[in-house]
Formats: sequence, structure tokens, C-alpha cells
Amino acid sequence: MGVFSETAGFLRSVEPSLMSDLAHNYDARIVTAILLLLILPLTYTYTSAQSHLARSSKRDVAEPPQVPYLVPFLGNTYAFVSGPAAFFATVRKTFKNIPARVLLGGQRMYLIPHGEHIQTLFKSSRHLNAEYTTIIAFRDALGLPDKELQELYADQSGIDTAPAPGYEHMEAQHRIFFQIHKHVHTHFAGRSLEAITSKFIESFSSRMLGEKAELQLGSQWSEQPDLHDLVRTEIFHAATEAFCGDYIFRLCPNLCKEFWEFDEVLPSLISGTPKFLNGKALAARAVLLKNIKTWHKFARESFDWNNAEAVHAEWEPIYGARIMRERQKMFKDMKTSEDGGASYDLGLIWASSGNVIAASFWCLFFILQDPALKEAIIEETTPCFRKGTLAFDSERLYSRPLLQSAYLETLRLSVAAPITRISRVPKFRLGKWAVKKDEMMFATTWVASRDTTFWNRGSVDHKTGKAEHEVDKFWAERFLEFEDDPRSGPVRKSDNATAEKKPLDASRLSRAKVVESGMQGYYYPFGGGSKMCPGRFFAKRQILVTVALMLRAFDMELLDAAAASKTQPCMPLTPVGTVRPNVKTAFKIRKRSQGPGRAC
Ligand code: HEM
Repeated sequence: MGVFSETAGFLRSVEPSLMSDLAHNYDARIVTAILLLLILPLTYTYTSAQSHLARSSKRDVAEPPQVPYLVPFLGNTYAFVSGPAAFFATVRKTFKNIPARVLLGGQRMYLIPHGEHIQTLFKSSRHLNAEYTTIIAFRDALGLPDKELQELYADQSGIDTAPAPGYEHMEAQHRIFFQIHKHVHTHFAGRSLEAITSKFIESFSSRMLGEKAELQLGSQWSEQPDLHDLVRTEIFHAATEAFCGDYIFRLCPNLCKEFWEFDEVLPSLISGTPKFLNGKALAARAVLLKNIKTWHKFARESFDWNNAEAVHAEWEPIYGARIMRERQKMFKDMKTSEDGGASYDLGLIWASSGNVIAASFWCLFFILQDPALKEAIIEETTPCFRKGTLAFDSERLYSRPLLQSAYLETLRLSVAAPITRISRVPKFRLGKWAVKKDEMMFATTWVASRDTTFWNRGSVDHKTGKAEHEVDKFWAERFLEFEDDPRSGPVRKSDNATAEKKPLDASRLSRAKVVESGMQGYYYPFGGGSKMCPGRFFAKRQILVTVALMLRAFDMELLDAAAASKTQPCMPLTPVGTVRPNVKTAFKIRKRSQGPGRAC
């Protein structure tokens, strides 16, 4: 009572005008609350009705329907940030094969469904601009200076040899996207690819077992806290030496640690967090850019451009791979600043190991989870190695059916590649759906890779609907086709209720064929069209070599099967490719005495 009478006394003592102001404000708040409560269902009803009408439109050309939402301006943001994977899956379920419009943080975007429309997108590179997201990545993630950013914004000439309409007269040195694109495509294939791969293999094997190895292992078991950590250290060293030569780690001894500190803060850099709130992330990036500039300076001062042999070498110790040297010439022609060159090269260094590390981890992890599969892969790859050594016949190793199928299946499960394009033309058509010019189109590999209507799931229990090999589970044989088994292969043919379990033995595997075609629109871990990942051939070799060499060099076992079964690839809010494991993976490891290994 005391509190109420005190309050009443206080209210009586306040000026009448103030009282009326208070009452007025109070009313205003109630009215606002009521309006807000009404606005939400009204917005939802309106956007749902609009969406329904657009989806059932009989018009020959229509704009893709909007995914309904509750809150104006924020649109679908809340649903998206609560779980991007679930959001995309729900949109697919409702909109099926129809492109859908979403509103994320006030920005309109089209979600392009997998199947025929993503294929059209990949085939229409000439009408599409994929450079915008690259600019954002250079600006936010890699810290490209303003001068170079302005040059990128000004370059709308595209990546094709023929400049996009309206840019026919642009001078070659201003066509930066075209120049970068040309370099990566030329130097990630043929002899250049062979040289980068050889250096990767040499560096990886010598670090695994040589004096430089992070873990000095013997024949006794050694327990280790995290498989991903081991894989990432080894691959990062080998890939960076393959690209940047033998000196970069001598000049920057903490490069590996500093690189992973940068990688850790990458999502916060990409999220667009204001600079004044993002000091730690910016500092991590600054350290790395300084490292790259130290290496550039050393290479500039040490490399002899008059030495024809070095100038034409596919790989030499100072600049490393030929592409890094050729890029220096390109930077000079484009008058790129030192800071700009460092940012551009940081992008390539990240690309050369970022996605491969997580993919190699997953491939190894899935194999270690299944002892029979591990034995089958060791049996399959052993004949590729020279007796008692880690030396192998690479072509033979890259063509092992089970290893390749395990690799393809790993990418199916662990890649969440964002595919982004912007239309250059006013009404870009996906079937009857017309997309507006200059608006973002987005597609993800995640939902396509898990489409139960497309992927072979083995035999299915018709009563429960449960499948022998669910789409969200690893099945090493999914990409194998056996002549005597019409149900085999990655694509669903029929859901047989019963199936005899077949062994993973060498004689059966020798009759297996790896299937990599017939999955257009459903399997695109490397994107597609002229923007398709130029590093895909190197990535495949890195992953196969890592897995085969680790299994040959070491005995490895997961320490906690129960914990391992909870390890998941989870799609993040800002996916940049292959996703990381959600927890650490403890394992034990010991050096393996090199088995008999038949010569190839
Ligand atoms: C498992 C490993 C990898 C995955 C899943 C992956 C995935 C992708 C994807 C989805 C794209 C965009 C494609 C598109 O928009 O259609 C891309 C672009 C790119 N990737 Fe990869 N990548 C991998 C490994 C690599 C490696 C090892 C390198 C370099 C050695 C590399 C270099 C690049 C470059 C330079 C681009 C940009 C190409 C351009 O702008 O034209 N990637 N990658």
C-alpha cells in the first residue's frame, strides 16, 4: 500500500500539464504497440498473398515471388540468421523449383534453386556479373586499399576475352578481373599444375616424416587433441610452399599461427562489423599483410629477372609457383601498390589451402570412423606406392575408385559454397521468371547436395521411409557404379526395399566406375560457368594425396567414437566454402612401418 499511496501523492504533486503529457505519451505507446501488433500479421498476410499470387501466375514472364515475412524492412532476416540451412531448406520445400525473392537486412536478393535454374545461371556467364562479391571480399576480408578498390569498381568489363558491351575500348591493364582470371586459369593447369602438385607432395611428405614435422612420432601411440589442427598445419605449410616458395616460412616463422588467427576472424571481417568495433580482426589481418610484404620485398631484391631459366621455371624457390611471379609482373603493369599486391596475394594464399584443409579433414575423419573402409582404402592405394616408401605413382593414385568416391562424397557433404551473380541485363530470364538488373542472385550447394529426390540413398524401408544411406550421412561408395548392380551410382533410380550388403574388397572395387557426370544442377562444389573454381584440379590432388599419405605413413584411430559421432559439418551464417567441424576431434597416431607395397 505504501508504495501506491506514495506514487499517488507524487502524481498529485506533478504539474497538470506534465500529467497530460505523460498520459499523451502513454496513449502514444499503446497506439504504437497496437499498430505494431497489427503490422506484423498484416505484413505476413500481405506478403503471403502476394507470394501465392506470383507463384500461381499464368503470365509468360513474372518476377520471382517473395518469401513471406512478418517484419517490414527486416523481412526474412530473422528466419535466415536463426539457421541458414533450415531457411534454405524451407524455401526449397515451399517454392520447389521457383526462384524466390528474399529481403535480408533491408536488401533484396533472389534465391536460385538447384536443378535447371542453376544450370541456366552457369550457362549465362556472359550476362552475369560475379565480380561484385569478389570486390566485397577484397574490401572487407582482404583489406584491399581504396585505390585498387576504385579500379575494381570501375572495371565492369567482365572476365571474358571480349569485354562486356559498353567496355569494348577499355585498355587491357584496366581490365583487372580479366587479367586475374586469365592468370589463374593459365597457371592452375598443365605443366604449372604438375609443378605446384609436385612441390606440395614433396613438402607434405618431408614435413610428415622428416625433421621439420610438427609431431615427432615414433612407433608408440601418441594421443593428440585435434585432427583438424594437424591437417591444417601440414596442408597450410605444403600449399604455401608450393605457391610462395621456400623462403616465406624462414622470413615469417609464425606465418602458420598468424594465418589461422586471421582465418578465425574472417567471419567477423566479412560480416561488415564497423572498424572501430573490430580492432582484433583488423590487427590479425594487418600482421598477415605485413608478412606478405616482407616476402614480396625479399623476392623483389633476390630474384634475378635476367636468369632465363628462373624466369621460365614452373617453380623456383624465391617466388615459388610461376603464377606468383607472373602476378608480380601483372601488378607492375597495373601500377598496383605494395599494399594492394599483398591483399591480392593474401586472397590466393587463402584460396590455396582454406577450403582444402576442411575437406581433407572430413575425408580422413569419415574414413577413420569406419575401420572397414579405412582398410579398404589402404588396400586400394598400397599398390600405388613404391615398396617401403611414401613415393607413389600419382596418376594411379588419383584414379583409385573408392578413394575418389570418398573424395566426391566428402565435398557433397562439407561444401557450403555461396554462388553469387548479378544480372547485367534488364530482365535476366530463368524460365518464365525475370530477375531485375543489378540485384543479387544467390545459390548454395548445401540444399542441392541433400536433395532426397535426386541422390541415391541405397535401399529404403517403405514403412518408415528410412534409408540405408541418408543424404546427410557419409557413404563412401555413393559415387561408384558397378556393372552388376543397377541400383548403384550417385543418382537415385528406385528405392529398393531390400539389398544384399556387398563387401568393400579389392576384387569388387576393381569393377567399379567412378561417376562424375549426370549430376549437373545438383552437384557443384566448385561453382560453374566461366567463374568455376580454377583451383579444382589442384584441390582434388591435395585432398587425395593428404588422405592417402596420412593413411600410409601413420596408424590413426579416433579416441572417442561417441564424441566423433556428434561431430558435424554445420552451415555457418557466412559460408565461404568447405565448412569446419563443430568440435575438436581427439585421435591417436603412430608411425607405421611401411608395408610391402607392390610396385606400380
Ligand atoms: C575443396 C576445395 C575448394 C572448393 C570447394 C572451392 C570452391 C570454389 C567456389 C565455389 C568458387 C566460386 C565459383 C563460382 O562462383 O561459380 C571458387 C572460386 C575460386 N577458387 Fe576455389 N575452391 C577450392 C579450392 C581452391 C584452390 C586449391 C584454389 C587455388 C589454388 C582455388 C582458387 C579459386 C579462385 C582463384 C577462385 C576465383 C575464380 C574467379 O574469380 O574467376 N580454389 N572456388
